[in-house]
Amino acid sequence: MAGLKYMSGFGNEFASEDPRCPGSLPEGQNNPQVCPYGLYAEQLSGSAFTCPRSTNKRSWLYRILPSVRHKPFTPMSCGDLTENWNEVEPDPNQLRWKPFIIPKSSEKKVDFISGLHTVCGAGDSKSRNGIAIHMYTCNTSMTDKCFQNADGDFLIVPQQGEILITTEFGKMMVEPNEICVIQQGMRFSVDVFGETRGYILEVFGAHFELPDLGPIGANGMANPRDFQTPVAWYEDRTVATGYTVVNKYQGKLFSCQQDFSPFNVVAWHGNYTPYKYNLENFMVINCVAFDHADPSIFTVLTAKSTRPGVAIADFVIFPPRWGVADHTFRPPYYHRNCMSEFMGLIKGHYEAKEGFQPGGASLHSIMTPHGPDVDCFEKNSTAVLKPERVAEGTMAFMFESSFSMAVTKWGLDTCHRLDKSYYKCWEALKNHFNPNWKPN
Ligand SMILES: O=C(O)Cc1cc(O)ccc1O
Ligand SMILES: [Fe+2]
Repeated sequence: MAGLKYMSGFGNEFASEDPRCPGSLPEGQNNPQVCPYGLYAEQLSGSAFTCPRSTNKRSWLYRILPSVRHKPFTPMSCGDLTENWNEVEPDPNQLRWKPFIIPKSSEKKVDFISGLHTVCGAGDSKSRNGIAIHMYTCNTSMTDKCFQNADGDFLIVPQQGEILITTEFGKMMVEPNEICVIQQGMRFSVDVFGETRGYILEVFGAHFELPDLGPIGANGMANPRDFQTPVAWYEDRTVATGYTVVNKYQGKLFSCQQDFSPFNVVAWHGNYTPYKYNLENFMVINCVAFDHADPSIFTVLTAKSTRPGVAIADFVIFPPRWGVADHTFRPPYYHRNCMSEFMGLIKGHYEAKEGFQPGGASLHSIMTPHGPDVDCFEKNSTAVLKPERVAEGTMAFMFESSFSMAVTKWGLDTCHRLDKSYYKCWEALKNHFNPNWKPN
């Protein structure tokens, strides 16, 4: 939607009033006896009250009616959304999925919620530690319906079709090659404009942060000013037929009815907000001499665990860049990792693999060997090493997690998108060993 405004910065103390109601944000206090314009004050806490200042997150919402005015929650169908990591036997194989199917709206109307499918995950929303990876495939906007995730934060990566997200904090338009984060508990509704697909990284029990920059210095990678937070927008809309609030709670969906739109926040302030980021703004740091640097240099956001340097999950991208390394095999190396690597492709072509398609995915589980396919290896072992554009027009990404993820029944079976011949891309790797080799 043209003309949407955003505020710049990551995790700032923001303040925003819908311009239709000047002075709606109380001055000098959070809880006036009577709020301006007869609004209700409601705090949304994103951290324990007692978290240190550096991690303390909360926002104050000034709204026409408080969220508590609703009928009781009752269970509803979860479709392919699950937090059951024991549906199928563990599978340590390299897994690759062809592009996930988007339902045709002429056949079935599917909105963002009914279009959620869990692919893999681990841990537990109850103990507040773990992750889930979902695909969303949908063709219809949510009407008189919003979603809140009590379990964790959603990092949403649109792959096809822009999504207009109306939140309690205002509206965000998020296009493919942008990402957004809707943090725990924030209510939102998704409008789509055709066949729509994307990836979701859900994290239980931690929020996303910008990675530390260490010796890189004060600037670079994802710069804080490029994160965008919506401005306050409200509607004072009675919905006599019922407005549905869907709540993901302990891995299951519940819904309740109320007779008004939840997007009734006239003003808000705080540092707990939804936000979006355009991946084009990522300032790429990479090798300018020799060797292949680890992909942690491409980390956009990290959800830290309590173990120093170990992420619950990192969001890592493989953006267009120059490859200039001398006397180096430039593509990704062969490896086995103590972390799980789930990859997706927003557009273009990933340098290390044929057959990895936009809208598809791969999972290389903990200690499962993987690396370039045979063509990539042969070509890059003999290539003349000139400076070269890498990944032009492409955006691959990785959700890298310290959790050992289980794949769901949908992911392994009922999505019918698993590429059973994936392992063959390495079968023709030749033995080049020459026991008589001499340095020249
Ligand atoms: O497996 C992958 O393709 C992701 C990846 C990329 C890279 O450049 C180095 C290591 C790595 O795991
Ligand atoms: Fe890898």
